[in-house]
Amino acid sequence: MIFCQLACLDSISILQYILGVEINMNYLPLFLNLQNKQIVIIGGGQVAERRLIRLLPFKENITIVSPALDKSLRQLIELHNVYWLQTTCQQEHFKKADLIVIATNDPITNQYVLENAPTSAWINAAHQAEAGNIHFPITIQKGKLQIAISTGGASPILAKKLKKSLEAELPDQYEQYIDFLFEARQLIKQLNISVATRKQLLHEIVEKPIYSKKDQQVWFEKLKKTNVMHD
Ligand SMILES: C[C@@]1(CC(=O)O)c2cc3[nH]c(cc4nc(cc5[nH]c(cc(n2)[C@H]1CCC(=O)O)[C@@](C)(CC(=O)O)[C@@H]5CCC(=O)O)C(CC(=O)O)=C4CCC(=O)O)c(CCC(=O)O)c3CC(=O)O
Ligand SMILES: NC(=O)C1=CN([C@@H]2O[C@H](COP(=O)(O)OP(=O)(O)OC[C@H]3O[C@@H](n4cnc5c(N)ncnc54)[C@H](O)[C@@H]3O)[C@@H](O)[C@H]2O)C=CC1
Repeated sequence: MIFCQLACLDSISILQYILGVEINMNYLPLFLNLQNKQIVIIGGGQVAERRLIRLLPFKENITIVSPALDKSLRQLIELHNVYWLQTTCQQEHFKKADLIVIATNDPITNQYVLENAPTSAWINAAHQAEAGNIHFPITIQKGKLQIAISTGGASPILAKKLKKSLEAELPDQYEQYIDFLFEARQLIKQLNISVATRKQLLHEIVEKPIYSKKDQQVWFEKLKKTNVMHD
């Protein structure tokens, strides 16, 4: 009987039927500043630890709720002074949260949080991605450069593989080079030059990358000496 009903549906509808949740495949990639946002991580295992590592820049606003913590997570929270509520999760723990990470191994708790979370909260549901409204992408970071990869839950293993191959392609000096691009752009923006020259300079430093610190210094000197300021 079930197969008879499923045969008439497309693959997303079949998944919705099986999981019992509405699947919306529209996700917008964004880079968030979570300063002053309340973050609650529920659970104290490996997944909670992975999320905490990503959320550490906002550690002052994080509460971890879990009756127990894995050893490595315990060390991490001690090192960074992250607030830990040693208890099983109740609604009062997340009723004011802006971002909730559900990372327990208890299906009843996971469902309870989903049903009682504030409607305005962003939810990452580690047990069932579609039940939440944000996914954590895998990221590559080289200084100011951040690349986020997501397969939309299709295969975290593929995302990991892509990360490795992309990382291998980035030159070692990239972090330093991107700092150079940043400084060069700030300087170029201040120069009293035509829009066309500004554009040309900005393109030039990308098309002909200057990786060595010494050459970058020479480039800065040249830029200051040439009369472009009075273009
Ligand atoms: C949707 C997403 C949502 C989110 O959680 O934000 C999600 C969801 C789920 N993952 C599951 C399982 C696994 N996840 C990993 C690994 C990683 N998972 C990550 C991200 C994401 N995982 C988000 C989408 C990213 C994307 O699609 O590209 C990485 C990239 C980043 C990170 O987690 O930090 C991290 C890299 C590891 C690293 O860097 O070390 C492994 C492999 C491993 O551990 O090595 C397995 C086992 C193999 C397998 O099952 O495929 C399950 C089933 C859980 C269950 O069976 O109960 C769900 C739930 C579901 O699919 O509904
Ligand atoms: N998104 C992802 O990348 C992945 C997601 N998962 C899913 O994430 C969940 C967690 O995975 P792990 O961290 O490996 O599990 P784990 O078993 O290592 O940790 C579970 C934690 O939840 C805590 N917990 C249990 N009941 C609780 C309650 N009522 N309130 C608060 N905390 C409670 C436990 O104390 C424990 O610290 C699993 O359900 C699994 O399905 C698993 C692997 C990858």
